Amino acid sequence: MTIATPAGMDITAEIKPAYEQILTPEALALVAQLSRAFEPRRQELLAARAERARRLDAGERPDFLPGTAHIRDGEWQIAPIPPALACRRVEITGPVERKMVINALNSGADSYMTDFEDSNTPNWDNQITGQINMMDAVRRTISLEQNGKTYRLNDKVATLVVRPRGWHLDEKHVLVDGKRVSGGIFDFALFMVHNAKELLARGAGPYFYLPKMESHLEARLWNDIFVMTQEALGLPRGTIKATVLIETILAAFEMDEILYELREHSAGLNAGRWDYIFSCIKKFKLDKDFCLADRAKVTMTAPFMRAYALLLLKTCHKRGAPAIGGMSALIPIKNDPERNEVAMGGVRSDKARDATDGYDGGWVAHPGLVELAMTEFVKVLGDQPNQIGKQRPDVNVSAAELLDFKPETPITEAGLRYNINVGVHYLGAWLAGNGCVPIHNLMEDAATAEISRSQVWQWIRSPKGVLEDGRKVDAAMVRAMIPEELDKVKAVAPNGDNPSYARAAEIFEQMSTSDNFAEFLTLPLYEEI
Ligand SMILES: CC(=O)SCCNC(=O)CCNC(=O)[C@H](O)C(C)(C)COP(=O)(O)OP(=O)(O)OC[C@H]1O[C@@H](n2cnc3c(N)ncnc32)[C@H](O)[C@@H]1OP(=O)(O)O
Ligand SMILES: O=CC(=O)O
Ligand SMILES: [Mg+2]
Repeated sequence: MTIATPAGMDITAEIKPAYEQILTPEALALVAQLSRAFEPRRQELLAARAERARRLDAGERPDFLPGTAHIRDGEWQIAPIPPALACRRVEITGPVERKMVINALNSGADSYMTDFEDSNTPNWDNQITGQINMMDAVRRTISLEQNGKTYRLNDKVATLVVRPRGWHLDEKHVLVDGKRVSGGIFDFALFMVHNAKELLARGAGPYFYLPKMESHLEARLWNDIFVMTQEALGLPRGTIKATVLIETILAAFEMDEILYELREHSAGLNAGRWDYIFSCIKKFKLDKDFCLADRAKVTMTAPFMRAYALLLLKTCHKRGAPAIGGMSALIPIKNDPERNEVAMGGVRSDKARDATDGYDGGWVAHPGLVELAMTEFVKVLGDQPNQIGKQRPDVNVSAAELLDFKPETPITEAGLRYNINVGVHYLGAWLAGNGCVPIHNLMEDAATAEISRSQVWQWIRSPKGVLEDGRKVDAAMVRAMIPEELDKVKAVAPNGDNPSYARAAEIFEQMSTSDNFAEFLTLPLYEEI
């Protein structure tokens, strides 16, 4: 079907009848307004990222910014947190798929981050049906009949928080004045028009998670978008609240500045550990001295990860802002109680460490983890909704500590094969429309898969990319392993005969052996869907 679009806007994808409720004149007008106002700045900021990357490739090292020392040294706090966001001990996350939205809202978690980003393939149908799911969830009319089961919302549900796409992603099906719009602006604007007032009437508000930013100027762009949107919709300034994921190494040097830019709209920071590790690899991929060990060895207790986690916590609480912990990739293991108990122990200790450090809450990947994560936070918080009052003057993190990238060993054949296997499996699932999958009993999404594919790229090129048996990782070795790992993937993936896995193997080979490092794996993949 066709719909009326604002002057200068074209939609190139199929508009199914149900999509009309989302692609309304008011919603599309806001997309067009925000795109015209802010697309040039998004492009400038992306160009600034590329320029910074060139300098890092040439050997520059990041440091805290001299020009913003007054912000780091100043005494200021973010605006008060609304009651609906005061208690976030456990936040469940997941793609915007209808059944999962209902299950997550009912999971017993305090809040729920619904995800248009890392755990979602951003094909047109997922984006628009995701928005339909949001509209129905906010109005509490969402329901589903599947496999003989009826899904509907409980009386008490988690507070909804939405993660739009990052600045790097376009929405290629919507053009304004002939140019693709930003995926993030598209997701945000549609959600705001359809749900902001409804959420406020129900005692919450429009709450967001902002992914993958690299600087406070990128946060300023979001803040300006919030201000314009609130004006356009007649909402008081400061209505929107957003938690920023600190998930790039460069943002770790600008945490105060990011909170400051968003201070009217801030709901704190989150330690997005998986993209953070990926960002470290990406930004220092050409540094001959930098090479991380097998992915499984790079944990939250690695020195650079510990420094980042503690700095985030200290920074947030100093500014009256919530500090939310990231996600352990461990998920429940079915039909193997012993291994399941080990996995649950891993989640427990992850949450216990965050709670004891002073974090106000943390993410879980699966409803089966809510209760045990809650237990760990309640052990520390008691009946307090958060521990924002807990200051950490004992924490003093230097630039050198943020850049202390260890462990470097071991790098093993098993670790290399694991990365190839996960990369091919995840890319194949993503191309088939599923952006979050269990692989080897771990949650895998775009961020975790990025670590796998960027390690393979780097191990081929780094002089330190040597297996513990002495063999240098090279392109021929990786090329030989890819078909072997593809066979294994096809044997275990539920839709293993889908041609997307063979295509994924081709793309994985191209990405890991080509001299060019793809900025994000989702960029070439997006052109295929
Ligand atoms: C790095 C980052 O960005 S982290 C944030 C992004 N990642 C995520 O959000 C992870 C989301 N998690 C998931 O997608 C899934 O849990 C997976 C893919 C990891 C595992 O999926 P599965 O193996 O299919 O889970 P499993 O079979 O155990 O699911 C059991 C039930 O729980 C539901 N479920 C599982 N995870 C979730 C979730 N995160 N939210 C809501 N419901 C969920 C399933 O829908 C299923 O429901 P049903 O019994 O009504 O059919
Ligand atoms: O988005 C979260 C992450 O760890 O990446
Ligand atoms: Mg991420």
